[in-house]
Amino acid sequence: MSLPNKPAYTIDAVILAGGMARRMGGDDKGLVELNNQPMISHTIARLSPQVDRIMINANRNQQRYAEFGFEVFSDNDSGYLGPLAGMITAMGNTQADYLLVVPCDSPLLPTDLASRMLNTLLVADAEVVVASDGQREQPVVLLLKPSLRDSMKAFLDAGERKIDFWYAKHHYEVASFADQPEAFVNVNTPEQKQQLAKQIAQ
Ligand SMILES: Nc1nc2c(ncn2[C@@H]2O[C@H](COP(=O)(O)OP(=O)(O)OP(=O)(O)O)[C@@H](O)[C@H]2O)c(=O)[nH]1
Ligand SMILES: [Mg+2]
Repeated sequence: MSLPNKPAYTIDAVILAGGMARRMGGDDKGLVELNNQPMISHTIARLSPQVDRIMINANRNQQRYAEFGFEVFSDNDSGYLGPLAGMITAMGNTQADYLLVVPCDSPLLPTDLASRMLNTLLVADAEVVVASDGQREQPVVLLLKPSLRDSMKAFLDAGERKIDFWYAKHHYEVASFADQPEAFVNVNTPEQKQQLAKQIAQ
């Protein structure tokens, strides 16, 4: 009797949509429309074939976010402490082997993001993998072990906020996506949104 072809590891993803989006004039960035679709739905479309479960982390408009059909939760600490606050809450909300973290404002993420990040992690037996576009690390595009939650909590409790300082404390590896740097285009301002909308429409 052959066993079902189950993947060896489970991966949940969290889409961080919990920021204040000041450069977007305070509009809720995940819900801002890019080519007639909320920005987060582009990210969802990229991620859904890649992971076991998607979670949305939002500190405003939770009911609107729930309409996408995934679990929505806000930061445990609602003081807008930055992306780590969303990550730590997601780490406590997953039973998966690995957690993939992405921002809500990168609508063109790689279609092989999860598999390449996991491969990098397994080959190096790392605890954290950060994506790179070939030039720079993308500090909110991470694959990590949920068991690192205690370490992240200690870091936050010590008043630290910078993600790259946190993952530098662990065995981390960089997964290079130098072959598709445009996949990490990040929409922070109305001008960047307009520019990308034009590009997509071409
Ligand atoms: N959960 C959570 N996510 C955050 C927080 N601050 C930023 N993020 C998320 O982290 C990612 C990267 O942050 P930025 O692109 O700087 O977003 P932002 O802070 O909303 O935007 P600005 O105010 O313009 O800097 C985005 O997906 C944000 O939603 C926070 O306090 N809590
Ligand atoms: Mg951003």
